[in-house]
Amino acid sequence: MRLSRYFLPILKETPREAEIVSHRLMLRAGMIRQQGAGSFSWLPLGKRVLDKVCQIVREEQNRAGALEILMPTIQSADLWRESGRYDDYGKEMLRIKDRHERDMLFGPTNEEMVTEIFRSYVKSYKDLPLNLYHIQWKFRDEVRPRFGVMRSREFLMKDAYSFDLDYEGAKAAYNRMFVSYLRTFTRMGLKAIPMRADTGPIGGDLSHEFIILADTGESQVFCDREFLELSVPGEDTDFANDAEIGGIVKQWTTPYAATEEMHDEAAWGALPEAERLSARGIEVGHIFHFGEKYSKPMGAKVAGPDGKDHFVSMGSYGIGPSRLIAAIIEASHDENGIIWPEAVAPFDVALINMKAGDAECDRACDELYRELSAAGHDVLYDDTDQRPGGKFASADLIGLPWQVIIGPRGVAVGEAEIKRRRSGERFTAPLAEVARRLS
Ligand SMILES: Nc1ncnc2c1ncn2[C@@H]1O[C@H](COS(=O)(=O)NC(=O)[C@@H](N)CS)[C@@H](O)[C@H]1O
Repeated sequence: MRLSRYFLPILKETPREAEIVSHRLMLRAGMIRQQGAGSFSWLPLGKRVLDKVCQIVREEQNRAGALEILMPTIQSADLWRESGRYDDYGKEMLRIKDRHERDMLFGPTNEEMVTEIFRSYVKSYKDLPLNLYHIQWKFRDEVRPRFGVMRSREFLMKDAYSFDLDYEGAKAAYNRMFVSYLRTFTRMGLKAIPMRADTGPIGGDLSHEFIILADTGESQVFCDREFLELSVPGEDTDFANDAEIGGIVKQWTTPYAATEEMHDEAAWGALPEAERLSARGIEVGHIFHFGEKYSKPMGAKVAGPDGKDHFVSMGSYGIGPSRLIAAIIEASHDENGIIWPEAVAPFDVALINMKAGDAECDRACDELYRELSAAGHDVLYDDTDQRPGGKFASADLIGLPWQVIIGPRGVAVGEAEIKRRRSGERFTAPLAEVARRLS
């Protein structure tokens, strides 16, 4: 992509309304634009990151056996009256009336709707287990939206819903999602720690939050340092093997870890001082088992092996892709800007022409652009007539993993300068070798 033809509204100064670094950097890097309280437009650079984050979430949900669907954002209140949540949900729910005066709402979550889909088609335990998920916008009228997309009112969520004959099946489904989450966050360069959590308006009796440790996190968390050493399940994890998956969950739920609401001072006190880690954290995922909480009032049941009807045992599993982008920046930035983990970077390479308009520099850049693209790199080519200092500052701000810098002196000897954004390491390479050196 040529920057001269892109739309990257970089801000020179720091927006004063931004309280935390991720909000500041997302605004300055031209990733988002606030449209109202807790409501944002995703501009081209931000949208590319959001799509990459969603693709990783999707791949790991699919690997765990979940099936992707897409449900509407606007829901009928009638469904929520069946579960009894229409009145309980409170002021966070955005309630709407259509032209026929029917009560509607902008969905904050989809347990009722997905249960309606399930009960309409599935009648036998032979069709279980089933896990349906979607990645869809939600609205929660937060009393105090803040920190940019970290706590917004309209936000993107991957929400998955599992259906099983009984608790044993539902726990196996819960474990598959648990392990899927460990993989998902790791692929984004994040260290997420699963913590026993409160179940809140979603309900149920078993729940874990996945927390990224970050100084600006809204949650106070407590955990055993052992988590920092645990290895994350690999691509060869067999999600069909309940025992293997259960073993991984046991390994990741044995050391102490709890959010403030669930903190147990006695258990914490029993830990050796050196093992205790108390920190602020950002909740990027939250999973719940809630059995028959929705299936019973909504009549979602299957015929069991005994020929009798059984209300299905359910769970729901959420990840916040839009919040995740802020969490990644909180966990990966420096004083010059964002440092994207390669898996979610909007582009791989910032190709910087220090002297746009100079025939030799232009020719070298055009050739490199073609070679790097042909080698599979996504290149953002700064072909603008901005002065070099401004180009370097912008490249550091938007945080692409690599910078390839072309200037008159280097071109004269057939060389480019390469900078690795994360480490700041710089080295020169012959133009013909650049594509190979970016690894
Ligand atoms: N106001 C918000 N802004 C941005 N992300 C949010 C917001 N509220 C929740 N999230 C994200 O959405 C995830 C799931 O939200 S939740 O309430 O915990 N869980 C549910 O809604 C369940 N239905 C899971 S399917 C959270 O872990 C968080 O990453």
